[in-house]
Amino acid sequence: MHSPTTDAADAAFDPLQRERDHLSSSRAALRAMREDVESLDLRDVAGTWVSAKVLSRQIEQRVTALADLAHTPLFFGRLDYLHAVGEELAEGASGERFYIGRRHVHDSDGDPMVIDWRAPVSQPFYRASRKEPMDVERRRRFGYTGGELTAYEDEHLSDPAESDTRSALLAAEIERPRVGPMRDIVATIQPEQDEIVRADVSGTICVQGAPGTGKTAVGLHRVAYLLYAHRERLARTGTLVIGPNSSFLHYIEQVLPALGELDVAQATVQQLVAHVEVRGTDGAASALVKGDARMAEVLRRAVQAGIRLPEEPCVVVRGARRWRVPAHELTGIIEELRARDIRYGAAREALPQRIAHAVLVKMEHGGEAPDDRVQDAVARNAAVKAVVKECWPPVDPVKLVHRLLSDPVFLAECADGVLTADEQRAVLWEKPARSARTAAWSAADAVLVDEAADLVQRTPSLGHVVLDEAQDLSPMQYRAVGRRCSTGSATVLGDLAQGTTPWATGSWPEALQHLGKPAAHVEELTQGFRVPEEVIAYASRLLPSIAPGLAPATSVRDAPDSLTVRQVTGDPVAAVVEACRTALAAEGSTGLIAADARIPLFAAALAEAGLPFLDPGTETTAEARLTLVPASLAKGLEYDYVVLDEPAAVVAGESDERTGLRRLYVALTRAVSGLQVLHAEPLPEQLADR
Ligand SMILES: Nc1ncnc2c1ncn2[C@@H]1O[C@H](COP(=O)(O)OP(=O)(O)OP(=O)(O)O)[C@@H](O)[C@H]1O
Repeated sequence: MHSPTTDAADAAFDPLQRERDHLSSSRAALRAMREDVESLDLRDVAGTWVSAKVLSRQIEQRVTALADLAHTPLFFGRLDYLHAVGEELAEGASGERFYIGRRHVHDSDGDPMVIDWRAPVSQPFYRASRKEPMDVERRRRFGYTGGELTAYEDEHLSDPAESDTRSALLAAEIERPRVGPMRDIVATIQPEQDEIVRADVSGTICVQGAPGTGKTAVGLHRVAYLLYAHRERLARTGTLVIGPNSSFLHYIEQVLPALGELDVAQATVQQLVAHVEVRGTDGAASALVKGDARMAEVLRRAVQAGIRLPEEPCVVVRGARRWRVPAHELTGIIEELRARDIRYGAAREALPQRIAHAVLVKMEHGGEAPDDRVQDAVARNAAVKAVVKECWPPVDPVKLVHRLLSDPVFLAECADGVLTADEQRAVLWEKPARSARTAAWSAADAVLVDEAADLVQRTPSLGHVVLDEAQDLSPMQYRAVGRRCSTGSATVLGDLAQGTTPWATGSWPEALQHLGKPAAHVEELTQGFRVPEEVIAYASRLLPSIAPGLAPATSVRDAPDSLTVRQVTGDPVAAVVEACRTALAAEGSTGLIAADARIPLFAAALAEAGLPFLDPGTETTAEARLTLVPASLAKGLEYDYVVLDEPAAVVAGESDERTGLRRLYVALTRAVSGLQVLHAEPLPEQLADR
């Protein structure tokens, strides 16, 4: 790696100085681009009040996107090609040397100074190798300290004499203390990650990856890439990132804006299906049945249960004449609609037109010549409306599910041959509420309402959905997510070993089937960027018990002494508080992870010890670096140092041992630099001797 030279006389020939000069001129060019946008006079271009509003919002966004963030370097790499790059690949830049950064910057002549990392010409920065240099002569990575360009590192990919070395800059990036929200990894995306990031938008990809292999990071960069490559289409159809809870969403919410993407929605599955207010909880047995894909069939039958076949004819009076559609003909129309693969609501809208059409045919036979307006009028006729009301009644999804979960006879009718008697009992509410409004809806119930709502009216599909921590979803939740990308694509991210719900998925092909994307590719990431080697090896001892088919992750870092496991003989709470104090002596964030039931104990002890702490939903800052994390909320998060209290209590906090060990696996894999495990009770046998 090269460091700055201090010899002023050499400055002109100093390559580092030349790079710094390019940085300053790129910054100036970016400033000019921003000033250009800011100085746009809307009065010249905006016709109406509305278009002025839309335009000014777009301008505001553009100005935000063009901000020069002090601590995010404008470019982080450079590619020197052996030959000039063709225009198509270079996207307007036809040269041999390109600076790669977060966004495109051009000078006053429109010549590019920095190329967006997502442009085709940037791709070799992530993919080129000695084996396949992709016409790259030199790849240069830049190192920054506090916004200053201070170092660079070169690889001459076409030089057979040079051998592979590990990138010191990548190592430094990974070691950088974790304070604040999650950061982007745009400067150091690895080849196997880049393949996922840039995979084609039309297909769904599923990524199985051990803790810290970059699944979340890859998913977020993939959205940013897709928005670049298919901006128009995705801006119209929309993109969404789904995470497990709001602490997690809060942790990741800055990554996309830092990459210049401000328009990506983020939500939990629960927020997606918020048709009812969730006030109740389910026991595991009941949640398991409610989350089972068979419930879709039960709901389909429930929605259709109100359909009646007419016993009377429909008689339409027009002027002096009466037109009669006999009951058997009405039955034929209704049965044909029921057999068709259309939504209940769409069929209900079609029914009056179908009856009217039957009337029209009779009119024609009777010598009249009715036109479309007559058909519409007949469809609105009271007699036709009465048939529709009687035979195809409106369905309110909330009321329907309320009835299904309250009325054993109705449930039995809809679940006959689908759910056993025991399963039906598990689904029924113990104390049914009188109305849908006062019911103690659970999270699983809300998903049932969503399914029913979709049976009545099609849920609009987005262009692309990223589903993180997917292993925890029930089949019914997969269906809820699947209908939100039914005509789009998805990126499904997860780790079977971290599944901690009673319905956690056992296999990706099965999950993808429920999602409605059975043809999706399953990729595996095994190189870990978070957890040091010693720690991941320790945690991986649990794998044979929690996910026997999975290979342990490797780690890009071998940090000696990153793991301490200590049996406490005195006061365990005091020992944990002391361990936090020790961890806080080092730079970066510290997470104290404990079984949920022990959190109040530590909240009190930390307060008494004068150690301020945060909830997992709150961002760490240089002043507040300690977070008290209930084990149930640790998923997806990371801290420089982790103090893990009493593994046995973490395991015991779950309903069965395998889920408990999985929860423990999650807790053991949150540390970047050091993990201290403190226990008074015996450790689970897999971790017992070191
Ligand atoms: N190519 C990379 N360069 C630098 N840092 C990386 C890279 N890939 C991942 N990381 C970092 O590794 C850490 C773990 O990444 P991430 O949270 O995306 O992993 P994950 O697979 O989602 O983990 P988990 O299964 O625990 O949720 C993050 O700090 C992320 O920024």
